[in-house]
Order: sequence, then structure tokens, then C-alpha cells
Amino acid sequence: MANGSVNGRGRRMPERHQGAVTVRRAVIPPSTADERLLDSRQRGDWKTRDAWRALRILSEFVEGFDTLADLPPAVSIFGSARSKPDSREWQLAEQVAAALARAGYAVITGGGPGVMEAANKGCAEAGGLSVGLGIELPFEQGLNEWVDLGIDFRYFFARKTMFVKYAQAFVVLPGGFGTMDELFEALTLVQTKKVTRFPVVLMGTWYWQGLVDWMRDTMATEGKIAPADLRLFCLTDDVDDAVRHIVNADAEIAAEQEAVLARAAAEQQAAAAAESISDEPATGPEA
Ligand SMILES: CC(C)=CCNc1ncnc2c1ncn2[C@@H]1O[C@H](COP(=O)(O)O)[C@@H](O)[C@H]1O
Repeated sequence: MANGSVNGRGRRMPERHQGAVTVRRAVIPPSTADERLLDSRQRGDWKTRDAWRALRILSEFVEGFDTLADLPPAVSIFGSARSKPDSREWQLAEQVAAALARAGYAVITGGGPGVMEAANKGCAEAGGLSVGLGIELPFEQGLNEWVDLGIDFRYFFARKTMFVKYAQAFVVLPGGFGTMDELFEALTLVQTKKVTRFPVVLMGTWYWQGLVDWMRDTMATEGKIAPADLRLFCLTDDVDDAVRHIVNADAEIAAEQEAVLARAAAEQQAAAAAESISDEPATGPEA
């Protein structure tokens, strides 16, 4: 990720974060790690370079898992990097993040500007843990100032794993390609049962209603999704509604997990009791 930080003379200087590494001015390479990995024109040296890259990719997972393992329950919030503070989605992001923080959730965003910044701000100001998972980009940018725990990633796919692994739910506000990518990845994971019972809340009915109508009238009608798939997300502009949806889903999952544990414990107890009966010496008239 690139960032313009301010030097001693108050001037902005070009800066890029590449995972743990920060480079400035002439040392900034002309492309990003993702771009170099995905560029198939350099296939000739894949055996040596890609093998090394695999270790670097692994290290991003290790860094992410290590840093985020102790996170409290969290919600990932997505939305446009281009939204301005006076936009409806900025306001909504700030409010829902604050409400989630008050409900005890950490908030995870992409750490960038726009809706991400709004969500980090809402969370931080409400006293929640505000997390930003930044990404190395070819143009100047940095973690927004409201991120209190930040990790910079080189690779989009390693970063995306963290959004899912360390969140209990997704809230998706109006956005462009990046937001669509994150929304549909989440829906695909739930639809294919790679993650179970993962609430996805769409906020901003003025923006999403057209897409939801198209999903119902075209996608479902033409059999590309099941009608039940339309229930994998909820659409609301009401902050309390959104938080309630997430809290209720969480409570249901916790109750289900408790029931599974209780069943397993009861089965274990029954098996142990049966074993002790069969171990007892036989008594009776013939004994
Ligand atoms: C001004 C600008 C384009 C900055 C880009 N800076 C970014 N910084 C961090 N995450 C990003 C950025 N752009 C896209 N993303 C990712 O994609 C989503 C937003 O993409 P979009 O603006 O909807 O398509 C975010 O939720 C985020 O995870």
C-alpha cells in the first residue's frame, strides 16, 4: 500500500507499505506484489520466484493469524473507498460501526478511505477495537487515522481470508468493484457452506434494491441461484435492525454449539457408564 506521509518540512512524501516493509520516494517499485504475482508474462522464472513467493505468502497468513487470534468477536464492514463524509453511506457506516462497538464487537475494515474510514471512526469513537487490514496499492494511500490495530498486506487473497476468519458477520455498504467482490465472496462461501450461518447485512436500500430485484427477478427466475439463497442476506437501513440481526444470529450459533457440546458430553458419560457396568464382577447365586 502506498501512503503520503508528512516530512519535517510539512511536505507530503510518497511512501508505500509492502507488508512489514515501508519504502519511500525512489525506492518505491513501479508495480505491486499482487501485480507481479498475477502477471503471466514472466512465466519463465516461476519455478524460482514463485517458490520463494509461496513462503512470503505464507508469512502474510502467519502475521495475520498471529495478530488477530486474540480479537474479540468482530464484524467486517465493507464499502466504497471513494465515499465522502457528507454521503449517506458514510453516515450509515459511522453509525452502524458505533452501534456494533457498543454491542461489544470489534470492527474490521480494509483500512482505507471512504466507508472504511467512516466505519473505523465510528468504532474508535464509541470505544471499540478498530481494525484495518490495508493492501499495497500502486497509488498513494495509507491506513486511515482511525485504525488502532492495522496490518498491511501485499496480497488481496491473504487479506480476504482475514476478513472472513476473524469476523462473525459482514456489513456491506454501497461501493464499487471491491465491495462487490467482498459481498459476493461472502455469499458464495455461505451458499456453498464453506462458512455456516454467517450473517450478511446490506445497508443502503437506495443503492442495493436494484441489485436485489435483479437477483430475484433474473438470477433466481433463470435458476442461477435458488430462491432460498435470497435469504442469505438481509437488507436494511436501520442500524438497530442490522445489529439485532447479527447479535441474534450469534446467539443462535452459540446455543447450537452449546447443544452440540452438551450432546457430546452426555454421549461420553453414557459410554463411560456402560463400560463400568461391563467391568463389574458378576454377582448372583452362581458367583
Ligand atoms: C481512493 C481509492 C480508490 C483508494 C483505494 N484504497 C483502498 N484501500 C483499502 N482497501 C480498498 C481500497 N480500494 C478498495 N479496497 C477494498 O475494496 C473495497 C472498496 O472497493 P470499492 O471502492 O467499492 O471498489 C473495500 O471494502 C476494501 O476492502
